[in-house]
Amino acid sequence: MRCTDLVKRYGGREVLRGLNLNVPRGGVHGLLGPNGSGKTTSIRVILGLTRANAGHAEILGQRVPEALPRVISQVGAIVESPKFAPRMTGRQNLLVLGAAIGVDRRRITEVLLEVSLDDHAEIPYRAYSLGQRQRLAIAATLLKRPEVLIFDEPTNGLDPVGIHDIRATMRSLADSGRTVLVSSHILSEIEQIADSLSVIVDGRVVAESDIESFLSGGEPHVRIGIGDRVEAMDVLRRAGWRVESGDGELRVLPRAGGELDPAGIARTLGEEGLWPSELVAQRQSLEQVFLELTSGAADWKPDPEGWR
Ligand SMILES: Nc1ncnc2c1ncn2[C@@H]1O[C@H](COP(=O)(O)OP(=O)(O)OP(=O)(O)O)[C@@H](O)[C@H]1O
Repeated sequence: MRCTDLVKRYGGREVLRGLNLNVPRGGVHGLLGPNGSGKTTSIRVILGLTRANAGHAEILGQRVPEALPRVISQVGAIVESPKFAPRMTGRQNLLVLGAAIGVDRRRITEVLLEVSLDDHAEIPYRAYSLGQRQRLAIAATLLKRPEVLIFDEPTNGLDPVGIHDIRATMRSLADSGRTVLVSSHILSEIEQIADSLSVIVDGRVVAESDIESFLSGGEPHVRIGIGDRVEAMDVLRRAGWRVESGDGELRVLPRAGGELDPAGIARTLGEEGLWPSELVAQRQSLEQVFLELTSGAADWKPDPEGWR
């Protein structure tokens, strides 16, 4: 799935502000963002439930909403709580839904197994726990064998057992080769279930990577764009900095026990006649930034250019 430069306005308010999102095929991709950051709106645009004012979205290489009819059968989504008949059992509810889309009884048994509800298939829906209700909803989306699954905050309101079961279900769906996009405002949740993630803040994706890089790669550092990287690296290392090279830029980490000191880095380079085209201090890890944003501890506005 991909979103390119999505803009969505409600009234005069821009809720998506040039959002770019890339979800790799296969695995669980987390869409992580504070409440109100635009997660649900992005998902609704991807699913063709609402139209963007600008930009476009793609599912399985097809533009939506234009080509949605061609791909919709390969997409399963839970955006709002689905309606099931309370007196009917889980299996009966799925039979009704299955009949509407022409799937047979065997498929109902398969999806009940896939979400581990086979033991509870003959119990009325109204007796299901919240977690079981959520798993029945997932089973319903699986009936048509979708390749892509989209879940908007699927563990909201569940108890620890329910959360565990939903996570396990998402993992096994991804392990069977599907692509799962799951939104959450809780970092630890995404950390536990996702293989990769996009961080969305204020209607924009401000960071996108695999989980490990997100959690470990964000050590505070100074990013430098400079013509002669080899010589700059040499000069900085001789002056005691730890320097890494990659993606056409240098990353300078503080000296042992020291501060970031971007001014000192600029001076060291300048004294050797080396002038950076760009020098940006990233003082917090992405993880810290996200935690501060969500806890409301910081009145801090992200600079997307600074930490992508
Ligand atoms: N139909 C609508 N009309 C007006 N404003 C809307 C509408 N839908 C969403 N918004 C606003 O857009 C912003 C983004 O909402 P969205 O639901 O996409 O965020 P979210 O990241 O999913 O948040 P949450 O975790 O709280 O669900 C919010 O400020 C919300 O109030």
